Amino acid sequence: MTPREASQAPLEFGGPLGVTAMLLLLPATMFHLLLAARSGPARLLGPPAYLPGLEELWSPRVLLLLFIWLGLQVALYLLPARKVAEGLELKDKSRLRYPINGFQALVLTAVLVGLGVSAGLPLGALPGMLLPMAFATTLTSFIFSLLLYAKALAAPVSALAPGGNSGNHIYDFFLGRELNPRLGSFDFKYFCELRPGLIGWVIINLALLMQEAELRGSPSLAMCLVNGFQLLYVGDALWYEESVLTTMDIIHDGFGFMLAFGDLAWVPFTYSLQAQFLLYHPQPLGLPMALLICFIKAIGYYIFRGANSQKNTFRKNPSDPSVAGLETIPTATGRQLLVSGWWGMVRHPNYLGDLIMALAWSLPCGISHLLPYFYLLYFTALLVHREARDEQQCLRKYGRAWQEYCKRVPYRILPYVY
Ligand SMILES: NC(=O)C1=CN([C@@H]2O[C@H](COP(=O)(O)OP(=O)(O)OC[C@H]3O[C@@H](n4cnc5c(N)ncnc54)[C@H](OP(=O)(O)O)[C@@H]3O)[C@@H](O)[C@H]2O)C=CC1
Ligand SMILES: CC(C)CCC[C@@H](C)[C@H]1CC=C2C3=C(CC[C@@]21C)[C@@]1(C)CC[C@H](O)C(C)(C)[C@@H]1CC3
Repeated sequence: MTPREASQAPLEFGGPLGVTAMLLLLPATMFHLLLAARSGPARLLGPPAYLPGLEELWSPRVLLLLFIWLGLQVALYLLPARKVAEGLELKDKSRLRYPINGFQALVLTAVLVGLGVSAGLPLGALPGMLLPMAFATTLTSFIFSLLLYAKALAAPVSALAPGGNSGNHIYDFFLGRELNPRLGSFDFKYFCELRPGLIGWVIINLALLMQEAELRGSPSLAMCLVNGFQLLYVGDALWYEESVLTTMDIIHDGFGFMLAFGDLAWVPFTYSLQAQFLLYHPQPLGLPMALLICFIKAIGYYIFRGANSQKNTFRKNPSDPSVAGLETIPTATGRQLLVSGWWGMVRHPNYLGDLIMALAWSLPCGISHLLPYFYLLYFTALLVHREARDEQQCLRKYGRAWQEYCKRVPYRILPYVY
C-alpha cells in the first residue's frame, strides 16, 4: 500500500508493538488455560505443569475433523434462510444482505449430533482432543488470516475497514484490512462471528458433560448449570442474530487475525474453561446456592436482553410503541440517542448484564480456584477497552450530542462506580 492509501485512523491496541505481543500472547494464553484446567493445581498464574510436545499437539485426523466441522457449518449457513436482513449503509452507499438462519443451524447441529451419539459417535472423546483441536484451529486461523490479508490487497479502497490500513503489515494483518470480505454472497466475518466457534463452544461443553457422566455416573449440578447458562447465551445470540449486524465487529472492525482467531479458536477453547475445570475438579454445589446462582444469571440476562433489544428496536423503528415514549437527544446525523430506559441508567447497560452473567458462569465452580474466574477477568478488561473504543467512535460521530449524553448519563458500565 502506498503511504497515500494508508488510513490516518489512530492506532489501537498499542500499535504494531502491542499487536505483535497479542499475536503471541493470545494463543499462548489459550494453551496455558487448556493445560491448567486439566492439571491438579489448576493454577491461573504461574507456569504450566508441563509443555506438550509436537506429537501431542499435531494430529492430521483432528485437522480433518475440524474441516468436517467447518464444512458442516458452511453447508448449514447456505441452507435457505427464513429471512434475509440488510446491514447498515456502507461507504459506497450500498447495503449487504445477510441470511438469518443461525438458530436453525444450532438446532440442526443439535439434531445431527444427537443422531450421531445415538449411532455410537464417541462425543465423550472430544475433551481428550482439545489440545490438538485448539492447535489445528490456531494454525487454520493464522493461514486463513494470511489469505484474508492477501485478498484485501485487491479490494477497492471503499471496501477497506477504517482501522486496519495503517501501512504496517503486522498491525493490518492483526486488525484486518477488509471490512466485509466475501466470496460471492458468502460473508466470512458474519459466518465466523456466530457459527463454528459459538456452536462449537456448546458442543465442547456438552462433550465435557457427557465425559463427566461417564466418569462419575451422572453429570454434576455445577456442570449442568454451566452448560445450561452458556447454551442460553449462545441460543440467544443466534435467536437475535440480526442484531449482530450493528455491533462494532461488523460495522467498524476489519476481518483479520484478531477476529478470525477470536471467533474460531479463542471462543470455543477458552469460553468452555469452566466446564473443562469442572471435569477435572468436581465441585460440590447445594440446591440453595444453585438457586442463588440462577437468580444472578436471570438478573444479568434480564439487563443484557432488555438493553440490547431496546436499542435494536429503537434503531430499527424509533416510533415502535415499546420505545416511542423514551426520552432522546437529537444528533446532527439525524439519529437520536436514548437518555431514558436502560440507556439512561448507564452508557453501556448491555455490558453490565453480560458481566453479571459471566459471574454466574463462574460461581458454580466454587471459590477454591481463580482459574474458572478467568473469563470474568478477561471479559471485564475486554469490555472496559471496548467501551473506550466505542466512546471515541461515538464522540467522532455525534460530537456535542454525545458530550451532552455523557453529562446526562455520567456512568459508563456500573452505576455510581464506573
Ligand atoms: N461475550 C463476548 O465475548 C462479547 C460480548 N459482547 C456483547 O455484544 C453486545 C454488543 O456490544 P457492542 O457491539 O460492543 O456495542 P453496543 O451494542 O453497546 O453498541 C454500541 C453502539 O450503540 C449505539 N448507542 C450507544 N449509546 C446509545 C444510546 N444511548 N442510544 C442509542 N444508541 C446508542 C452507538 O451506535 P449507533 O449510534 O451508530 O447505533 C454505539 O456505537 C453487548 O451486549 C456486549 O456485551 C461484546 C464483545 C464480546
Ligand atoms: C481474543 C481477542 C482479545 C479479542 C477477540 C474478541 C472476540 C472473541 C469477541 C469480539 C466480539 C465478540 C462478540 C461475541 C463473541 C466474542 C467476540 C467474537 C458475541 C457473538 C457473543 C454472543 C453475544 O450475544 C453477541 C452480542 C452476539 C456477541 C457479539 C460480539
